[in-house]
Amino acid sequence: MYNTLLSNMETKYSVAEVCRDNGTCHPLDPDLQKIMAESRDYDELLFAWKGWRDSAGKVLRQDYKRYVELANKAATLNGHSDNGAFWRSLYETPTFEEDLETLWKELEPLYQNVHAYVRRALYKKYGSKHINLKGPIPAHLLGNMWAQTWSGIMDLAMPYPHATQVDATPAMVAQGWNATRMFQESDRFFTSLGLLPMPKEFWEKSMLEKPSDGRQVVCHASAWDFYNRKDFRIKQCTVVTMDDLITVHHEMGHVQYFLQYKDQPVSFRDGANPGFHEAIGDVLALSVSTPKHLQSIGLLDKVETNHESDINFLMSMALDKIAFLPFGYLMDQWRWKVFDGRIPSTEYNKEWWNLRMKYQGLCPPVTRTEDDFDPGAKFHIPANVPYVRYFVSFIIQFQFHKALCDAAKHVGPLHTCDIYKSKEAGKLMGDVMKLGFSKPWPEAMTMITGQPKMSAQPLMQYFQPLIQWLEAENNKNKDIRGWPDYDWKPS
Ligand SMILES: C=C(C[SeH])C(=O)N1CCC[C@H]1C(=O)O
Ligand SMILES: [Zn+2]
Repeated sequence: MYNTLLSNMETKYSVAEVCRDNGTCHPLDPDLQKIMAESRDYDELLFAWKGWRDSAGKVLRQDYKRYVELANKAATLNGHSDNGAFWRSLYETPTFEEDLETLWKELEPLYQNVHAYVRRALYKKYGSKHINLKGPIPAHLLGNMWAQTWSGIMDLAMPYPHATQVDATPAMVAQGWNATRMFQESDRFFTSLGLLPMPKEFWEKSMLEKPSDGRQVVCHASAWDFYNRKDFRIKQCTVVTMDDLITVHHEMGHVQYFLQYKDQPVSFRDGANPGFHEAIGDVLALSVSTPKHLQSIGLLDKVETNHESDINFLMSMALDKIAFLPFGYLMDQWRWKVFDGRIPSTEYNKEWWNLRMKYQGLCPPVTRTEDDFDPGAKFHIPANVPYVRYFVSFIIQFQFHKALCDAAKHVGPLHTCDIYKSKEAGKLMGDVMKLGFSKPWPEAMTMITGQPKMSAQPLMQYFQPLIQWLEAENNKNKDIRGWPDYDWKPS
């Protein structure tokens, strides 16, 4: 019953598509994702945004309500008060929720500065009809179907258009990169650190591109450990973009972890905590994303080391890493409240948008009701994949990056560090990954960073030049931080 319900929800999500009046239908990958990232037409974006929620979210509401009941029943039979309590128990941290709130409070001012700056950029593009400089931002204008990362609108938010560009996509396309090349590039980076190469079974059995034979697949990227110490795979509908090159490293980080702990007993073949598993690939991607590294692999030609180029680069990183934080935090706040009954099914959508407003400063571009089920339009909800792991990952990956850059004897600002070829950095990572789930994660954290706690300090250090620039820029524009006109509605 439970598994049938889960597979039905994931299937409904994966076959959903949005059709135009002329009969053309668009799946999420690659069509709607491309529209959300590249279209600058308010109504075209609204077509994709609303269409996706009508076809993928709405239809899941009843299934989800039933799933919650079953998941809670299973959790209570296992001695937990509800499924959210079970999910949180994986972190083995009594103060977990307080620690997360403390981290968010530390980072909220930085997010509000990015939000204010991007709101000003969107105001310039879409005008006062669609953007209120004291209000929330309509959720379909941020370059992503869920407004969870905003690098899709970097062209609108570029601080210095005449300084170094940071998008490697044009070069990847011009040079004829394909999915395999992207994964080989990532494998090269891992082995340059002395970490393990992908085994031949990986290359033979992974699905690195969306099948063209009409097979309906779950396109959301995923990494698979078959727990036989031989078979490890990735399934990804890879497209040739910089964004997907980052996702390639993210997924390869999962497989590297699988390989490193494969000799542990099966119950220890997992990350030190779920956030660790999500962070490994992203740590390497922080080095790969540097203009210096992209130039070294031929994906950027002109690279200048000056203040304006630095700010351009840090803005592109902030549009992913800072923009993501409130989304990474709110996803399971909604689910924890659904599981413990604070959000009844009659308020699923109202409470979803209350959280989207509170944390992200977003509003829906069109009226939402309880006929809608917008949380269901995000993969991890129908797929039953917990999400606070990504919030944890986006914090600890900067702690790991700082520690590995120290091990690699990096000199200079943290955001310019590239650990490529550092065997010392690789050994530090490999030793922690070999532990798997065999030691409490604070011990693993101490092995890497010399102290046992999650900390926002390395992230703040990485973005320090941008924090100063944003303060000055928002003050110059007399832009307020936050969205006091929270009941404003876009026309
Ligand atoms: C790439 C994966 C598979 Se583990 C993913 O779901 N991520 C990676 C970052 C956040 C989250 C998302 O896409 O919502
Ligand atoms: Zn992942």
